[in-house]
Amino acid sequence: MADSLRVAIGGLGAIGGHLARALDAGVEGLRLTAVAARDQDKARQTIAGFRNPPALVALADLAEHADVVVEAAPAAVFETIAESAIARGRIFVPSSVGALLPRMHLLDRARETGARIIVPTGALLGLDAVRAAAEGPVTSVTIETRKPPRGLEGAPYLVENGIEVLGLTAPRLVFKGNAFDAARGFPANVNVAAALALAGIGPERTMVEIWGDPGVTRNTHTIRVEAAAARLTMTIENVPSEENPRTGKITPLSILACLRGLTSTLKVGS
Ligand SMILES: NC(=O)C1=CN([C@@H]2O[C@H](COP(=O)(O)OP(=O)(O)OC[C@H]3O[C@@H](n4cnc5c(N)ncnc54)[C@H](OP(=O)(O)O)[C@@H]3O)[C@@H](O)[C@H]2O)C=CC1
Ligand SMILES: O=C([O-])CC(=O)C(=O)O
Repeated sequence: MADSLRVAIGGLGAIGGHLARALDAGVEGLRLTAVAARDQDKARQTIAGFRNPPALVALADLAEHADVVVEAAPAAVFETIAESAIARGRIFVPSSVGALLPRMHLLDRARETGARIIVPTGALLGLDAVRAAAEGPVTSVTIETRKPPRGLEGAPYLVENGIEVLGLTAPRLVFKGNAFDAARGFPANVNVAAALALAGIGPERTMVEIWGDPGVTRNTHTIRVEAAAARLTMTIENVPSEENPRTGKITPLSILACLRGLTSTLKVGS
């Protein structure tokens, strides 16, 4: 275990909580060394049952304790976690990928410090194929997101535009625009669109549709890519997590798979 990668997690909710438990249960080459959360008592209770309880620290101090810092907190505190991880030259793994789009200066800072920013596939699929296609000419990239109305409730764009989704009886297109504006208007909902944009042709050219759909029980994302080398159409239907219906259960699993890829001898997928 001595030369395993030390992992710190900011946030112990649907993503961070699951990931912390999985790491504590034992993952070769990785060990959980620190966590941060808002409710200290709740966090203490959570980690008290761990085999190897990590340190409970402030968000800005996570990077002192780890080689890899996973951000799994609301977008509002993204910067605190990201800046300290990057300043210390760590591997930074963001969940709130939408919050990275307006902060691309962090990449310049990472180049200075030697930090790496590794965006996990998260609640999406197929970013390996999108990245491959984007090595050649790409005509268009779109993503259509359908969520049960309660998974969209409270999004800033809906509030600002007086759009009520909870009473919907039929699917309604609540947003159409580029990934940059989608991430700003739906910071807790379209991290997948931000990740797609970064994998492919950027947030201005990646087009997003968001539907409130009372007919779906899963957070459903369909990607369409038209490229010189290939045409891609892919759909993922995510089971919402109990802790946070906006977040698909696959998300912490994707981050765990991403972390394993940092140390594993065999790595599958680009
Ligand atoms: N990339 C992707 O594909 C996906 C990304 N996401 C994004 O990932 C992020 C996390 O999602 P999720 O786990 O569902 O969120 P949750 O709301 O379930 O958990 C958030 C966690 O952050 C903690 N937190 C909140 N404020 C602070 C603070 N000021 N200081 C320290 N900790 C804080 C909370 O602490 P406490 O428990 O004490 O309140 C909680 O543990 C979100 O931004 C979400 O949009 C979600 C799904 C997919
Ligand atoms: O589908 C999910 O699980 C979450 C989601 O849309 C996102 O965060 O982008």
